[in-house]
Amino acid sequence: MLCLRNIDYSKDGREILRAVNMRFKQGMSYSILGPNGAGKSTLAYILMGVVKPTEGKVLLDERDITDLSVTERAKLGITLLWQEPARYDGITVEDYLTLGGKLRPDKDELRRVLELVGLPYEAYAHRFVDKSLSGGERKRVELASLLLLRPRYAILDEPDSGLDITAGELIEKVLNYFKRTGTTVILITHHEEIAAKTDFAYFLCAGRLMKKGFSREVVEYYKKTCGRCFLAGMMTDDH
Ligand SMILES: Nc1ncnc2c1ncn2[C@@H]1O[C@H](COP(=O)(O)OP(=O)(O)OP(=O)(O)O)[C@@H](O)[C@H]1O
Repeated sequence: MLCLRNIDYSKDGREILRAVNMRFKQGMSYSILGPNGAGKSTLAYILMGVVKPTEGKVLLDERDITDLSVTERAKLGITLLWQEPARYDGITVEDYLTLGGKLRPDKDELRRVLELVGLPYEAYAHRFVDKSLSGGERKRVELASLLLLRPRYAILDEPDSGLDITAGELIEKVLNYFKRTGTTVILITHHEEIAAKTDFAYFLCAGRLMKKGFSREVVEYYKKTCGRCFLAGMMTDDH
């Protein structure tokens, strides 16, 4: 189990997260839902080791991993789908997906995963992972890479950003795939319809945890309160 225990984070004297506790059980899917500026990406970076909390701990199976680097955490199976996908000049989609990881997928699996993310093998396997692919296509390649890796924890930071109207359907397929591989998904979003697709959700507002529980319940609460709560008002004044 991956846990955030009493996480505080401040930057330049400004409090960004306060006393955040979260638990992510193996094989379950979770959303971290909240408005712009709530601190969701900062939490993802703390889970991944990009940002170190000011106070509190990150625990993996009771082991304190707060001081471990991104690479060390990746070796433990914690991975992140970045909001902005990377580009690799001169590398084809097929090479990128088959040469990098520990697991070498066979051609059938590669075809299946490319199909799943909406990039048919014939049309995309030999394209280059450079700026000739659109932002949405690169994001789909990154998703395919994460699916083939089968990590223990997949943190998806706004996986629907830059994707078209098929994003909801794609996220559902990704969640089903990860359910089968036993991967825990932590999905960062401010869209309630995306959050509703995971098993559980945490609602974050102005750096504080406001509600946790089954996704549908948390989403209902979010729709009723977000933008009208005292904390959201505070945050707007801040910006
Ligand atoms: N390096 C930084 N220096 C100063 N403030 C920062 C820094 N990084 C984040 N913040 C602030 O922390 C708050 C939380 O940012 P964060 O990106 O985590 O929010 P978010 O919930 O992911 O927002 P969004 O949905 O807009 O992506 C914001 O008010 C942001 O301006």
